[in-house]
Amino acid sequence: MPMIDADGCLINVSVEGRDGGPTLMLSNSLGCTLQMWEPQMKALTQVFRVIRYDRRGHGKSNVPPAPYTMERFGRDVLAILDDLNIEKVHWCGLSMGGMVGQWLGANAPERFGKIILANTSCYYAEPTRWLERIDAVKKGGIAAVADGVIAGWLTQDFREREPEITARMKAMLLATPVEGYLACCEALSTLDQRALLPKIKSPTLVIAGRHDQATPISAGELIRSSIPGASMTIIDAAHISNVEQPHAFTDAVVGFLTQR
Ligand SMILES: O=C(O)CC1=CCC(=O)O1
Repeated sequence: MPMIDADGCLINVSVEGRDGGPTLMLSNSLGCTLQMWEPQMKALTQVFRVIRYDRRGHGKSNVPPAPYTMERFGRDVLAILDDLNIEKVHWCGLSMGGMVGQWLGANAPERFGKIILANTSCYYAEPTRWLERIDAVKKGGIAAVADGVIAGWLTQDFREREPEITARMKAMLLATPVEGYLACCEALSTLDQRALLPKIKSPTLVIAGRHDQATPISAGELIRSSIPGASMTIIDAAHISNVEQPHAFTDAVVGFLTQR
Protein backbone atom coordinates (compact mmCIF):
# COMPACT_ATOMS: atom_id res chain seq x y z
CA MET A 1 0.00 0.00 0.00
CA PRO A 2 1.53 3.35 -0.95
CA MET A 3 1.90 6.19 1.55
CA ILE A 4 1.13 9.39 -0.37
CA ASP A 5 2.30 12.81 0.75
CA ALA A 6 -0.48 15.38 1.02
CA ASP A 7 1.09 18.67 2.04
CA GLY A 8 3.43 16.91 4.47
CA CYS A 9 0.86 14.41 5.81
CA LEU A 10 1.48 10.81 4.73
CA ILE A 11 -1.82 9.20 3.73
CA ASN A 12 -2.23 5.42 3.64
CA VAL A 13 -3.71 4.49 0.26
CA SER A 14 -4.73 1.17 -1.26
CA VAL A 15 -5.38 0.56 -4.96
CA GLU A 16 -6.98 -2.74 -6.01
CA GLY A 17 -9.23 -4.19 -8.65
CA ARG A 18 -9.69 -4.12 -12.37
CA ASP A 19 -6.83 -2.55 -14.27
CA GLY A 20 -8.13 -0.26 -16.94
CA GLY A 21 -11.67 -0.30 -15.51
CA PRO A 22 -13.36 2.90 -14.34
CA THR A 23 -11.92 4.08 -11.02
CA LEU A 24 -13.98 4.36 -7.83
CA MET A 25 -12.66 6.12 -4.74
CA LEU A 26 -14.06 5.18 -1.33
CA SER A 27 -13.86 7.50 1.68
CA ASN A 28 -14.26 6.43 5.29
CA SER A 29 -16.44 7.56 8.16
CA LEU A 30 -15.29 9.10 11.46
CA GLY A 31 -13.55 6.49 13.64
CA CYS A 32 -13.22 3.98 10.78
CA THR A 33 -10.37 3.08 8.44
CA LEU A 34 -10.30 1.91 4.85
CA GLN A 35 -11.12 -1.54 6.28
CA MET A 36 -14.75 -0.43 6.69
CA TRP A 37 -15.21 -1.11 2.96
CA GLU A 38 -14.26 -4.79 3.22
CA PRO A 39 -17.89 -6.00 2.68
CA GLN A 40 -17.93 -4.25 -0.72
CA MET A 41 -14.44 -5.05 -2.00
CA LYS A 42 -15.05 -8.42 -3.67
CA ALA A 43 -17.91 -7.11 -5.79
CA LEU A 44 -16.51 -3.65 -6.47
CA THR A 45 -13.06 -4.83 -7.58
CA GLN A 46 -14.67 -6.99 -10.29
CA VAL A 47 -16.01 -3.86 -11.97
CA PHE A 48 -13.74 -1.01 -10.88
CA ARG A 49 -10.23 -0.07 -9.99
CA VAL A 50 -10.90 0.82 -6.34
CA ILE A 51 -8.91 3.39 -4.35
CA ARG A 52 -9.35 3.41 -0.57
CA TYR A 53 -7.48 5.55 1.94
CA ASP A 54 -7.35 6.36 5.64
CA ARG A 55 -8.39 9.99 6.20
CA ARG A 56 -5.66 12.00 7.99
CA GLY A 57 -5.91 11.33 11.72
CA HIS A 58 -7.13 7.76 11.08
CA GLY A 59 -5.71 4.27 10.53
CA LYS A 60 -2.15 4.17 9.21
CA SER A 61 -2.16 7.77 7.97
CA ASN A 62 -0.29 10.49 9.83
CA VAL A 63 -1.99 12.47 12.57
CA PRO A 64 -0.96 16.10 12.09
CA PRO A 65 -2.04 18.60 14.75
CA ALA A 66 -5.52 20.22 14.50
CA PRO A 67 -7.25 22.10 12.98
CA TYR A 68 -8.61 19.89 10.20
CA THR A 69 -11.16 21.22 7.69
CA MET A 70 -13.32 19.79 4.89
CA GLU A 71 -11.14 21.74 2.46
CA ARG A 72 -8.00 20.08 3.88
CA PHE A 73 -9.64 16.62 3.61
CA GLY A 74 -10.65 17.43 0.03
CA ARG A 75 -7.16 18.63 -0.91
CA ASP A 76 -5.75 15.37 0.52
CA VAL A 77 -7.91 13.48 -1.98
CA LEU A 78 -6.71 15.65 -4.87
CA ALA A 79 -3.10 15.02 -3.78
CA ILE A 80 -3.75 11.26 -3.87
CA LEU A 81 -5.24 11.47 -7.38
CA ASP A 82 -2.37 13.65 -8.61
CA ASP A 83 0.22 11.30 -7.13
CA LEU A 84 -1.46 8.28 -8.76
CA ASN A 85 -1.78 10.25 -12.01
CA ILE A 86 -5.53 9.68 -12.13
CA GLU A 87 -7.58 12.34 -13.89
CA LYS A 88 -11.11 11.39 -12.89
CA VAL A 89 -12.86 9.00 -10.48
CA HIS A 90 -16.30 8.11 -9.24
CA TRP A 91 -16.74 8.85 -5.54
CA CYS A 92 -18.46 6.97 -2.73
CA GLY A 93 -18.08 8.40 0.76
CA LEU A 94 -19.99 7.48 3.89
CA SER A 95 -20.68 10.02 6.63
CA MET A 96 -17.50 12.19 6.82
CA GLY A 97 -16.56 10.60 3.50
CA GLY A 98 -19.81 12.00 2.10
CA MET A 99 -19.00 15.43 3.50
CA VAL A 100 -15.61 15.39 1.78
CA GLY A 101 -17.42 14.29 -1.39
CA GLN A 102 -19.68 17.35 -1.18
CA TRP A 103 -16.63 19.63 -0.95
CA LEU A 104 -14.93 17.89 -3.87
CA GLY A 105 -18.02 17.81 -6.08
CA ALA A 106 -18.40 21.57 -5.67
CA ASN A 107 -14.72 22.57 -5.77
CA ALA A 108 -13.10 20.08 -8.16
CA PRO A 109 -15.97 18.99 -10.44
CA GLU A 110 -13.67 18.07 -13.33
CA ARG A 111 -12.09 15.27 -11.24
CA PHE A 112 -15.36 13.44 -10.44
CA GLY A 113 -17.70 11.38 -12.59
CA LYS A 114 -20.61 10.17 -10.47
CA ILE A 115 -20.84 10.88 -6.75
CA ILE A 116 -22.41 8.79 -3.98
CA LEU A 117 -23.03 10.49 -0.64
CA ALA A 118 -24.04 7.89 1.95
CA ASN A 119 -25.35 8.41 5.48
CA THR A 120 -24.15 11.96 5.59
CA SER A 121 -25.06 15.53 6.38
CA CYS A 122 -24.15 18.94 5.00
CA TYR A 123 -24.89 20.81 8.21
CA TYR A 124 -25.44 20.28 11.93
CA ALA A 125 -27.91 22.81 13.36
CA GLU A 126 -26.58 22.08 16.85
CA PRO A 127 -22.85 21.69 17.58
CA THR A 128 -23.62 20.54 21.16
CA ARG A 129 -23.49 16.83 20.35
CA TRP A 130 -19.94 17.22 18.95
CA LEU A 131 -18.78 19.51 21.75
CA GLU A 132 -20.03 17.00 24.34
CA ARG A 133 -18.29 14.17 22.54
CA ILE A 134 -15.04 16.16 22.36
CA ASP A 135 -15.27 16.83 26.10
CA ALA A 136 -15.96 13.16 26.92
CA VAL A 137 -13.07 11.92 24.72
CA LYS A 138 -10.65 14.45 26.22
CA LYS A 139 -11.56 13.15 29.69
CA GLY A 140 -11.89 9.42 29.09
CA GLY A 141 -10.50 8.60 25.65
CA ILE A 142 -12.56 7.06 22.82
CA ALA A 143 -13.59 4.24 25.19
CA ALA A 144 -15.75 6.78 27.04
CA VAL A 145 -18.02 7.21 23.99
CA ALA A 146 -17.54 3.89 22.18
CA ASP A 147 -20.73 2.07 23.22
CA GLY A 148 -22.91 5.07 22.37
CA VAL A 149 -21.19 5.53 19.00
CA ILE A 150 -21.57 1.84 18.11
CA ALA A 151 -25.27 2.00 19.03
CA GLY A 152 -25.59 4.74 16.42
CA TRP A 153 -23.56 2.85 13.80
CA LEU A 154 -25.48 -0.44 13.89
CA THR A 155 -29.04 -1.28 14.90
CA GLN A 156 -29.62 -3.30 18.09
CA ASP A 157 -31.00 -6.12 15.98
CA PHE A 158 -27.78 -6.27 13.92
CA ARG A 159 -25.55 -6.02 17.00
CA GLU A 160 -27.33 -9.00 18.57
CA ARG A 161 -27.28 -11.00 15.36
CA GLU A 162 -23.66 -10.21 14.39
CA PRO A 163 -21.59 -9.86 17.58
CA GLU A 164 -18.29 -10.57 15.80
CA ILE A 165 -18.75 -7.89 13.16
CA THR A 166 -19.89 -5.51 15.90
CA ALA A 167 -16.77 -6.29 17.95
CA ARG A 168 -14.56 -5.67 14.90
CA MET A 169 -16.20 -2.30 14.28
CA LYS A 170 -15.75 -1.36 17.93
CA ALA A 171 -12.06 -2.38 17.82
CA MET A 172 -11.60 -0.20 14.72
CA LEU A 173 -13.17 2.76 16.53
CA LEU A 174 -11.06 2.22 19.67
CA ALA A 175 -7.85 2.02 17.60
CA THR A 176 -8.41 5.52 16.16
CA PRO A 177 -5.70 7.98 17.28
CA VAL A 178 -7.34 10.25 19.88
CA GLU A 179 -5.82 13.47 18.44
CA GLY A 180 -7.09 12.60 14.97
CA TYR A 181 -10.54 11.72 16.28
CA LEU A 182 -10.80 14.97 18.23
CA ALA A 183 -9.61 17.06 15.28
CA CYS A 184 -12.31 15.47 13.09
CA CYS A 185 -15.02 16.04 15.72
CA GLU A 186 -13.95 19.70 15.86
CA ALA A 187 -14.30 19.96 12.07
CA LEU A 188 -17.78 18.40 12.34
CA SER A 189 -18.87 20.83 15.06
CA THR A 190 -18.70 23.74 12.56
CA LEU A 191 -19.86 21.87 9.45
CA ASP A 192 -22.02 23.92 7.09
CA GLN A 193 -21.77 23.04 3.40
CA ARG A 194 -25.34 23.98 2.45
CA ALA A 195 -24.17 26.68 0.04
CA LEU A 196 -21.88 24.24 -1.79
CA LEU A 197 -24.53 21.72 -2.78
CA PRO A 198 -26.20 23.55 -5.70
CA LYS A 199 -22.72 23.82 -7.29
CA ILE A 200 -22.44 20.02 -7.62
CA LYS A 201 -23.11 19.12 -11.25
CA SER A 202 -22.08 15.43 -11.24
CA PRO A 203 -24.85 12.82 -11.24
CA THR A 204 -25.33 12.20 -7.51
CA LEU A 205 -26.93 9.43 -5.48
CA VAL A 206 -27.72 10.01 -1.82
CA ILE A 207 -27.98 6.89 0.36
CA ALA A 208 -29.75 7.17 3.70
CA GLY A 209 -30.35 4.66 6.48
CA ARG A 210 -33.91 4.11 7.68
CA HIS A 211 -32.65 3.76 11.27
CA ASP A 212 -29.79 6.26 11.07
CA GLN A 213 -30.10 8.77 13.91
CA ALA A 214 -26.63 10.31 13.40
CA THR A 215 -27.42 11.52 9.87
CA PRO A 216 -31.15 10.86 9.52
CA ILE A 217 -33.20 10.57 6.35
CA SER A 218 -34.08 14.28 6.68
CA ALA A 219 -30.35 15.14 6.42
CA GLY A 220 -30.10 13.02 3.26
CA GLU A 221 -33.25 14.62 1.88
CA LEU A 222 -31.79 18.11 2.39
CA ILE A 223 -28.73 17.07 0.39
CA ARG A 224 -30.80 15.39 -2.34
CA SER A 225 -33.07 18.39 -2.80
CA SER A 226 -30.12 20.83 -2.92
CA ILE A 227 -28.13 19.04 -5.63
CA PRO A 228 -29.63 19.43 -9.12
CA GLY A 229 -30.93 16.09 -10.40
CA ALA A 230 -29.79 14.04 -7.37
CA SER A 231 -31.67 10.87 -6.42
CA MET A 232 -31.98 9.04 -3.12
CA THR A 233 -32.09 5.41 -1.96
CA ILE A 234 -33.06 4.37 1.55
CA ILE A 235 -31.46 1.28 3.08
CA ASP A 236 -32.80 -0.65 6.07
CA ALA A 237 -29.85 0.13 8.34
CA ALA A 238 -28.44 2.52 10.91
CA HIS A 239 -25.45 4.80 10.22
CA ILE A 240 -22.81 2.41 8.84
CA SER A 241 -25.20 1.07 6.24
CA ASN A 242 -22.52 -0.56 4.07
CA VAL A 243 -21.66 -2.91 6.95
CA GLU A 244 -25.20 -3.50 8.18
CA GLN A 245 -26.70 -4.15 4.74
CA PRO A 246 -23.68 -4.98 2.56
CA HIS A 247 -25.63 -6.44 -0.38
CA ALA A 248 -28.20 -3.65 -0.58
CA PHE A 249 -25.41 -1.07 -0.31
CA THR A 250 -23.21 -2.69 -2.95
CA ASP A 251 -26.17 -3.16 -5.30
CA ALA A 252 -27.08 0.53 -4.94
CA VAL A 253 -23.48 1.60 -5.67
CA VAL A 254 -22.92 -0.70 -8.65
CA GLY A 255 -26.39 -0.04 -10.06
CA PHE A 256 -25.95 3.73 -9.95
CA LEU A 257 -22.39 3.77 -11.25
CA THR A 258 -23.02 1.41 -14.16
CA GLN A 259 -26.35 2.86 -15.35
CA ARG A 260 -26.08 5.03 -18.47
O1 LIG B 1 -19.52 8.51 14.65
C1 LIG B 1 -20.68 8.93 14.64
O2 LIG B 1 -21.30 9.15 15.68
C2 LIG B 1 -21.43 9.18 13.38
C3 LIG B 1 -20.77 10.08 12.46
C4 LIG B 1 -21.09 11.33 12.15
C5 LIG B 1 -20.18 11.85 11.18
C6 LIG B 1 -19.38 10.67 10.91
O3 LIG B 1 -18.49 10.51 10.09
O4 LIG B 1 -19.74 9.65 11.72
